[in-house]
Amino acid sequence: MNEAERPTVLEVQDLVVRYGQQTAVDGLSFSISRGEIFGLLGPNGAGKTTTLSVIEGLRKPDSGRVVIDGVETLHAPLAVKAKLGVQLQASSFQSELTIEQIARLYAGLYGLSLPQRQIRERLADVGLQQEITKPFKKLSGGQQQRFSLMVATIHNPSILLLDEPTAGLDPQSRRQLWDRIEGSRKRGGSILLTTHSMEEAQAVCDSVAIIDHGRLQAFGAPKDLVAMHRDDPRVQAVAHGDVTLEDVFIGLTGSAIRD
Ligand SMILES: Nc1ncnc2c1ncn2[C@@H]1O[C@H](COP(=O)(O)OP(=O)(O)OP(=O)(O)O)[C@@H](O)[C@H]1O
Repeated sequence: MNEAERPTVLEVQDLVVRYGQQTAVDGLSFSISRGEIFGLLGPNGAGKTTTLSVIEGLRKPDSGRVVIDGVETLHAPLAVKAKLGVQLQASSFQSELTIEQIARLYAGLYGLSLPQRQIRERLADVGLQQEITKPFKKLSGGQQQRFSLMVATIHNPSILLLDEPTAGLDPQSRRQLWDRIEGSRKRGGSILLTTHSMEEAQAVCDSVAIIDHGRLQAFGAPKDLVAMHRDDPRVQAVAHGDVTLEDVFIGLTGSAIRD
């Protein structure tokens, strides 16, 4: 199947979200195809987390809509939740339980009764076969991160949402995580992630949206964005040598530090 024929998994249409007087997301639209790794990029305060919280159904937008696998989130919130994989923070897990118990608990929450053999296979997939009798709190940071990724995908979601998945990981754990993400894409999974590393986005994302002040600044494959904006004087002013996605990002969103 070539890229043009891939079905759309997630569509964000004219999304507007306000906090009181402040407009955090201001008419944002983008779409993600099946099997695509998509990066939602933007400086601090650009509106990424707010957009994710609407996609997850945690916040109602002031206007606009989100459609996942053809289903509008506001119309069928439960059906949509089953299509989404969301990586939980370590603090969300019951840290006294063994990881096998936690995995079974989450499978149950999605209405799956996975036999012990399958749960063990899933844990082995993320290299945790030696740890199945350990309580969550005894895992290392990298192991906890792998476990939470496994739990997020236990119900084979249509799209996996990852908010800064590599923040705080050492280079080895980060590489491993990308290998797993690539593996998931090869099996047809779609991923929406946020990252502040433009190098990472350029290396792993099929397409990215650069947003600022809640508005779309650029959308497309990293190499196409570089080609499209390399002669922009704002990009030229910040580039050193070959233009990178980071140069495009800083050129389009400005050099001022955000809080
Ligand atoms: N609960 C809230 N109440 C009021 N304002 C908020 C709230 N959450 C976010 N904001 C504001 O909305 C804007 C967008 O914030 P958001 O957290 O979505 O940005 P972000 O791109 O995820 O930033 P970061 O990279 O720092 O996580 C910011 O100006 C922020 O201060």
